[in-house]
Amino acid sequence: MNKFWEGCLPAPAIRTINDMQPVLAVPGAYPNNNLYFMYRDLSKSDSDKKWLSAHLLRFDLTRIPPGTISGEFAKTKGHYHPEAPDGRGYPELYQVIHGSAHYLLQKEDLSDIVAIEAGEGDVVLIPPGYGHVTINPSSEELLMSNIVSDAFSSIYGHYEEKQGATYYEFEKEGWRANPSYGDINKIRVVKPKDLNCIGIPAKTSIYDLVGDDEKLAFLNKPSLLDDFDITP
Ligand SMILES: O=P(O)(O)OC[C@H]1O[C@](O)(CO)[C@@H](O)[C@@H]1O
Repeated sequence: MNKFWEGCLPAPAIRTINDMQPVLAVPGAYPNNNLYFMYRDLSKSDSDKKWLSAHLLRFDLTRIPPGTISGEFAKTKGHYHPEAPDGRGYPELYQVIHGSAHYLLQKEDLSDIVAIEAGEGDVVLIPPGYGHVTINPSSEELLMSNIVSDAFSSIYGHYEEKQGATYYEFEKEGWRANPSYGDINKIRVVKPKDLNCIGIPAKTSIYDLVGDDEKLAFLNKPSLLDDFDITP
C-alpha cells in the first residue's frame, strides 16, 4: 500500500462481517472481523486536492484482504449510483493496483449481468445504470483505486433487499446464482474493455488523470458517454 501511496493516509472506513450480513451468500454467526478498508478522498498535493474538490470528484483506495466466508470470496457490499442531472446514472472508474479483482456488474433492470476479470494495472469503467460489487478472487490482497463523482450517495437498498448481487462467487464452485432474484440471465464473464475511445489509456495510473478537465468530465456528466460503446 505504502509503495503506491507515499503520503499519509486518513483512517479508513471499514466494513465488518456484521455490516455485510445482508449481502452474504451464507449469513451466520461469524466473529465480527474487518473485511475491507476504504481510504476516501485522497490527493497527492494541495493543488490536486483543490482540483478534485472544484470538479466534484473523489479519488479513493480500497484494500480487500483475501479470504472466504463459508466458501464465498471476500467482496464489497455492492451499490448502485443515482442519476446525474443529465438523467444518466453516475459512472465510475476503477483500477487494480495490486492483486486481482472481479467486478460484478448488474443493470438495474437485470437485462445484463457481467463479471469483469481484472488484473494489475487494468482500468474498469462502471457504466451508467450498473450496480457493482468488487470481489477478491485470489489468495493475495487486492488494492484498487477509484475516481468517482462526489456529488451523490451510493444506493444500497437493492442489494440489501435481495441478500446481495445476482451471483455469488465461491472459491470451489465458482459463480452461483442468488435465488432471491428468481430466473435471471446467465452471467457473462469478460476481460476489461479498451477505454481509449473515451480517452482513458490502458495500464496508466488513473491518478494521472487528476487535473484533466476533459477526460474526467463524464464522471459528472455521464451523457458525454452516449456516443460510445462502453457496454462491458
Ligand atoms: O460502498 P461499498 O459497496 O462498500 O463499496 C465500496 C467501494 O465503493 C467506493 O465507495 C467507491 O464507489 C470505494 O470507496 C469502495 O471501493
